[in-house]
Amino acid sequence: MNSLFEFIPFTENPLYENIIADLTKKQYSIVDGFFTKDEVEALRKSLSQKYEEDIFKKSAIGNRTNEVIRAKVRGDIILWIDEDKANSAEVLFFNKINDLKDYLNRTCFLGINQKEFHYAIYPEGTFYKRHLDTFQNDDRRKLSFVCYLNEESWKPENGGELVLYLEHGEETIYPFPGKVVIFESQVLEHEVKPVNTPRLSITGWLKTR
Ligand SMILES: O=C(O)CCC(=O)C(=O)O
Ligand SMILES: [Fe+2]
Repeated sequence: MNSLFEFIPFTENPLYENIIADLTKKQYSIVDGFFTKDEVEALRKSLSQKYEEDIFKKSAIGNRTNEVIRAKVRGDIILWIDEDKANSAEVLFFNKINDLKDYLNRTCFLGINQKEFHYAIYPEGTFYKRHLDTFQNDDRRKLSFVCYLNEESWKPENGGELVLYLEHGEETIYPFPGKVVIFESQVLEHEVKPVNTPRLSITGWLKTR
């Protein structure tokens, strides 16, 4: 019997191929301008609206951790995004994510069949200490995905760099708008350095069941 794949037209996507090559070689990939200026602006507006509605929550670092311990580890506030109730900006966001996910599944057989994404705001003075994204008892997380929604005027001095701890050295990444960072959740420890200006993003995970 023929494989089902043979009947689905397949066009190679150079951007996705680059991401795959990066992930294979160094377990992470950085894409400037993964989201356009307009997309970032729409998503930032959506984030601000929800922030005004006061529905963001303090992030967690596991079950039963107390507030003092939590604040020493991470200070961001988050809001999970429900794809079924996505607004127009979020629909565009998920279209791109799903396209990438389908491509990865077709070319790398990653078996990603779940995902979860949340908005994150790092208020002034907050950070996220060095960690592995699977520490929250979630070994189904395969790829971490961070997308920055900061203003166009974002400057390196604002802080909030993402530092990836690699086998040999570190990679420091500035959270410029539209940039996306993808890395292997089970392998790469990372940290968000203290911010001195509110820092906006969407973070998520592509998961296996
Ligand atoms: O915002 C970032 O650059 C990384 C966030 C992060 O590490 C996380 O939410 O687990
Ligand atoms: Fe993380």
